Amino acid sequence: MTAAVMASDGSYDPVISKLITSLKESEGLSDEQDLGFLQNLLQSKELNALVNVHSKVAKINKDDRIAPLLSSSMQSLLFAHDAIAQKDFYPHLPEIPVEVDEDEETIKIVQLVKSNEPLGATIKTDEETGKIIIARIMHGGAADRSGLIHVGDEVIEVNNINVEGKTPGDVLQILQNSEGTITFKLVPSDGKLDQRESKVRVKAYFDYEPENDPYIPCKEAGLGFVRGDILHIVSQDDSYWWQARKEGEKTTRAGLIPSRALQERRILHERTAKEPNGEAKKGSCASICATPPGSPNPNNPCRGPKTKKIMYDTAENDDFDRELIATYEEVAKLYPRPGVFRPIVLIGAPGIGRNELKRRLVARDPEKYKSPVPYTTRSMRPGEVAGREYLFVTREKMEADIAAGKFIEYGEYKGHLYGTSGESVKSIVNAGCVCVLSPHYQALKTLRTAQLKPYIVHIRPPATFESLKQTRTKARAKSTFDETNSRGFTDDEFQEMIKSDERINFLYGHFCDDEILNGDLTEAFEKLVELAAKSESEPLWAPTSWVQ
Ligand SMILES: Nc1ncnc2c1ncn2[C@@H]1O[C@H](COP(=O)(O)OP(=O)(O)OP(=O)(O)O)[C@@H](O)[C@H]1O
Repeated sequence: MTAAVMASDGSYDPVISKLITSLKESEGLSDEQDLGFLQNLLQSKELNALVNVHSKVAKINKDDRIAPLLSSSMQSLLFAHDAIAQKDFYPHLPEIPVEVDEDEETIKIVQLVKSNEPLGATIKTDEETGKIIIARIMHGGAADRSGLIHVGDEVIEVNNINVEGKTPGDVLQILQNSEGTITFKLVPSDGKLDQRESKVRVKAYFDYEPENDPYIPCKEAGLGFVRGDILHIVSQDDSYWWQARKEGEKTTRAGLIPSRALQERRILHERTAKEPNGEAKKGSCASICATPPGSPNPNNPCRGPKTKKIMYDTAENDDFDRELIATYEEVAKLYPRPGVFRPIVLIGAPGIGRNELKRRLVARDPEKYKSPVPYTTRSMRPGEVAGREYLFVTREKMEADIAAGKFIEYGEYKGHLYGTSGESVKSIVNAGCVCVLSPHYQALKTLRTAQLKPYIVHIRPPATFESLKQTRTKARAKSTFDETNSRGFTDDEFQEMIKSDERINFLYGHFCDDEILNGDLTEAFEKLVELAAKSESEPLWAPTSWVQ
């Protein structure tokens, strides 16, 4: 189209006028609708405005008056853009000289500034090649955070000192003697091992002191802990040495701890060494019984018969327990469920005060805290009410139920069976109450299940023999070792309590969630109230299988 402009007075550009005229002349030749459409288009303001713009631009072009829009800076910018787009920004390197050995290994040089913080890596001599290699990188340590050193990297030089033929101890010496910056010359490992953190948490069942462990690869890299600590296992890559942090500790660097497999081996080794003829002692009892619960004393419905008269051998059962190898237990947080309370289980040495504390807790809020009524095969005595002191059953029925595993604890006393059924505990829990139990400590094996999820408290004697004797004497405590329950404890019985407590702690302490030193009775009870509230309201660590 040439310059056909609609004049400002509204007249059409001559070419458009011509087109409109020829359209009118062609009337009758075409479809009326098409003609109408074309006429409207040619006469429309929009088309005429466009024709107008086109004519003006064509005229300017003809006059050659359009100057280049790009300033020199704009041009530079566009050149830069093009260069980047074409990735034309690398330095131009000379061709590789022909004499370069293509087999030569890639070497990386890593510089780290020495500080008080350990490097967080261990080295070892590769058994096959004899070379010094990075054995492990501690999670969160300086080496790990640098992201430059990896497990399997070969160390060639440290601060320009060639380490070929040197021992890991020699290299450590070089590191210790160096000041300021430490420079490593390393041959990178082929594949970088996966260093992702695991989420596993374990409860430690033993104490560990790396400084006293002759086998730890690096004492400084070790993490000490005590039984009951919750450990976050960040790496189990090494089958002998795991990396862990203490749960809740701010420190970011992980430390080395013996793996479960290594610790189990050590325990077995220790036991074998202790046994005569070098053989580990076999467990001598397969079934686990417990003290008969229940009360022959109507004035104290919580009191059980005296442990002295129990018809089974406690020591044999303890041998069985000793065979269990306690290392770590995988744990997770167990959150409280509204209206469903964990049973509170008080264990401890006979006579230590479990029943006294249980009785006080139940008396404090009888609608909330309840103790299950025990079963017995003995006949009802005058003044007793079935279902209050005991649930009375025949021996046949009780034996059948014991065989069917329905009792969480049972025992025999003066020819009669006594026991607490799992069903009694469940019905208290299902009623929305807190079940409080004070069984014999060996009952823990049947009680500590995902189904019951007990919160276990170890009731322990005060720190000294004197304070144990003094508190009991002052309160005129009655000896539970005495059949008639009419005299105080003897010194031998106090000694027996302390010995028995140590044994329980050794065999079962790791199963306990908390402990109470039962010296001053008021303080011990206050602590129990506090722990009961904690078990009802706080998320607490429990075996992982209970949480799933
Ligand atoms: N802290 C304490 N101070 C003084 N006396 C206490 C204390 N704790 C418990 N007693 C008293 O010691 C005696 C034994 O306590 P309790 O019957 O509760 O022991 P137990 O652990 O249930 O033992 P068993 O299993 O042999 O029955 C009771 O007379 C009790 O009142």
